[in-house]
Amino acid sequence: MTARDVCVAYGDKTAIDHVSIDIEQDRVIAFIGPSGCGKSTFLRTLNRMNDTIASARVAGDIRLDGQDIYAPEMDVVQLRARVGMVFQKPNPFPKSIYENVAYGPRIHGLARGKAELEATVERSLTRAGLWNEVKDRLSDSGTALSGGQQQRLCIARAIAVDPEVILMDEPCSALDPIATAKIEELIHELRGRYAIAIVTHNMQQAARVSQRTAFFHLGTLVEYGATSDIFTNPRQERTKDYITGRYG
Ligand SMILES: Nc1ncnc2c1ncn2[C@@H]1O[C@H](COP(=O)(O)OP(=O)(O)OP(=O)(O)O)[C@@H](O)[C@H]1O
Repeated sequence: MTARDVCVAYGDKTAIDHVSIDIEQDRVIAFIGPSGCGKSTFLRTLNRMNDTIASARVAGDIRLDGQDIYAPEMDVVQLRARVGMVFQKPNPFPKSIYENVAYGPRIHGLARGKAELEATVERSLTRAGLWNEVKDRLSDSGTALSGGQQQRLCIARAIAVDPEVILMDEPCSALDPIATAKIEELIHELRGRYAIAIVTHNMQQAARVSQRTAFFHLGTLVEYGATSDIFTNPRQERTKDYITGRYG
């Protein structure tokens, strides 16, 4: 996925200013930067979640497999299946665990018949590291799971429609350290299959889970490169100040 010269404004206030970046296959990219620098805004441009905010205006060019995702003919429901999203607060549907995962493949016509749908649900829950914990209670409500399990359910729901990219907006900020470690492990396992972009405030987490890091400040992309370089040998003074905790 490629973004070129992306600008986002809320009314007359610029939130993202000419950002260009590649979201690469088989890699995790972490978006870091102080609060309000535009990380979430930029992440949301990648599957047009900003469409739901009336004052938001997006300019620039964002392509998925060469296709302009803001083109009038782009089907936004399809796009959000190809570019899935996991939010800060786990948000399972108030339905059964099974239905949470089966819903997407069913509405997108991705499973022919019950057996295929069941197989998709099992595969998605397995990939999300949740199958063993829920296989005997698939008809229980998704909202009855623990926070960490709910977040893995949301990841299973995103995976079920076979996305190319998964966007994660601070997916661990509502979780305890054990649930966080499980999500981080999961991100490692999913990396070979999907491109993953993750917004995080936690520098250690960015260093642990990502291979690429993008540092945002005041709506601009200050520096972008291999995570090991950004953390050990940043080229920009502002990046250095942020990662050494001088501000933010
Ligand atoms: N719906 C909105 N309407 C108006 N302004 C907004 C909206 N969402 C974000 N902003 C503004 O856009 C700027 C970037 O916000 P954004 O949430 O993208 O930053 P962030 O880096 O993700 O912050 P945080 O780390 O605190 O979540 C901020 O100045 C914010 O106040």
